[in-house]
Amino acid sequence: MDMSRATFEKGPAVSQDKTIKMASKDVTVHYGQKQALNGISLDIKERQVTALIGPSGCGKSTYLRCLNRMNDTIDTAKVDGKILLDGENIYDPDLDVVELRARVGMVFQKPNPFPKSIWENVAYGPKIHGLAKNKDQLEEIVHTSLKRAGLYKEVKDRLDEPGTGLSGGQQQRLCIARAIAVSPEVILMDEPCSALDPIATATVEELIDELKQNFTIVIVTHSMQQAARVSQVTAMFHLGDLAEVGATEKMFSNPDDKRTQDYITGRFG
Ligand SMILES: Nc1ncnc2c1ncn2[C@@H]1O[C@H](COP(=O)(O)OP(=O)(O)OP(=O)(O)O)[C@@H](O)[C@H]1O
Repeated sequence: MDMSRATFEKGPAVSQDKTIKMASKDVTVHYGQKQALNGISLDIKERQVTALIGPSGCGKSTYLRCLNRMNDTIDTAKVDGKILLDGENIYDPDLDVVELRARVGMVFQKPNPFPKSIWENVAYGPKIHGLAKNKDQLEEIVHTSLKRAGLYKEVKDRLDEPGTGLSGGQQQRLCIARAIAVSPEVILMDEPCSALDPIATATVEELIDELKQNFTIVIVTHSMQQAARVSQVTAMFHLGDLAEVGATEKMFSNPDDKRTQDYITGRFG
């Protein structure tokens, strides 16, 4: 295991010419007989936030789950096409899925800390992935991850208390700290603020904005205001198709596709 990943030594914060971190080519998903995605080709650029928007049931979460093979956990799901991470096919049968999910982490809609202490929640991933050589290094990863998730100050005196005892917004930042602790390259977020109040949402949105300096982020959101606030690129899904993808500013001011126009003006969704 590369220890530099454990100590967050990353390259330059934001590059001008963004390289493609993940590429999807003609990705199709079926649940049994039902087709949920119809050949999605989409490039995810590094170190920026890509928002996935579109009406309910259009396939946003299904697509997100393809990016770290979470659809493998759904018996009826069948994924075809190619998804590349740094040019490598993540559906290669030889690929270690546990390692993939450390590189492409996930934060869910409902904060889901383990029923363990705050410290254990963050230390668990680095421990199972062998990212720390000793106790001090593990301690360092836990503290750094909590700091980067903007939670450290609030919890530093009660790291041994249960993670489930925190407020909803704190729990979600704990889940983000837990995701960060294994030094992922990509973080997938499935409506991460939908269970949070407006103040906790604003805190998490600020955090997402900071995290993009070091991580590639893909976020599913129902809130167009949120997509506009946090993302640089927006992809609009509609009935299993990728209707349009482009710079967020353009997508919300002057979209090319009628489906995007109708969605952002509230005509459906
Ligand atoms: N586990 C599953 N089994 C069967 N069908 C599923 C499953 N998950 C999703 N689907 C179907 O696939 C389609 C896409 O669903 P998906 O949840 O990806 O859409 P979404 O855009 O994320 O929706 P929402 O915004 O409501 O969360 C829908 O028709 C949905 O009913």
